[in-house]
Amino acid sequence: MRRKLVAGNWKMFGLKADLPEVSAIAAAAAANPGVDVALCVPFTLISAAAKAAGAMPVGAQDVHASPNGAHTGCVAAPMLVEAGARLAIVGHSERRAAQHETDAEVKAKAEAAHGAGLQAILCIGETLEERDAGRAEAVVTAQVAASLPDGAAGSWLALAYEPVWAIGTGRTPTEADVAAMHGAIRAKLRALIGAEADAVRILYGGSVNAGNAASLLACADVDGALVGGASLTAAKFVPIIEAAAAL
Ligand SMILES: O=C(CO)COP(=O)(O)O
Repeated sequence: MRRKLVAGNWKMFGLKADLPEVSAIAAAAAANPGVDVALCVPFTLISAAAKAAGAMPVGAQDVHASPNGAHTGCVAAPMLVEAGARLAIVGHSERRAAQHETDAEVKAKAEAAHGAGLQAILCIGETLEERDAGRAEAVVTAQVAASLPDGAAGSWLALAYEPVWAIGTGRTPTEADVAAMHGAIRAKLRALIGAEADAVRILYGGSVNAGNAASLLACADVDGALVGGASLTAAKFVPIIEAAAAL
């Protein structure tokens, strides 16, 4: 039985003035021990957020594939560990689009995270154009095959299915579409890594909020949520944690 993981992605939001939100979210995480909760914040906030979060894991939103080197502006996995991070998001669609990250780069980033002892949340998802063309499952399962890190076996890795058209739009797929996609991802994982696939959590992300969390989290093969906008405040995020705990 996979434990549910509810992870927040603060994207490019968050200053030290927001640390009370981290503390309040961490308190809710402690009060709901049946669910794993994590918060991925900007690099600049990791150290302070990790202190404010207590036992709740804090993570980054990207990591470089190399442990060090001449890569101006980039941050390596050992640096994240030193700052207090325990996980990293890799391959978010915003980075795949704006930074042109490829599946091969995403795979290398996940492996670098794992090598440094970080958990990884690896994002995949189709565009609206791809869904409208009937290619959503083909696109997403191809992303899984091409970006799955070596050593994927085990609970250090989570995949996050985030349809690009559902991110920040208030639109979500139907429950049937979510279940179908998560089933297809699980089947692909089994084909690639056999029974070890059952340890890998598959999160849903894209416009998750207090109103839709319970029904999305109840879909077959949905092992948690990756939450953007609704993770920025405890008032919005805690009900999602509680919805996961109530399942
Ligand atoms: O991109 C997301 C999380 O990584 C989802 O963002 P929203 O929850 O704001 O739609």
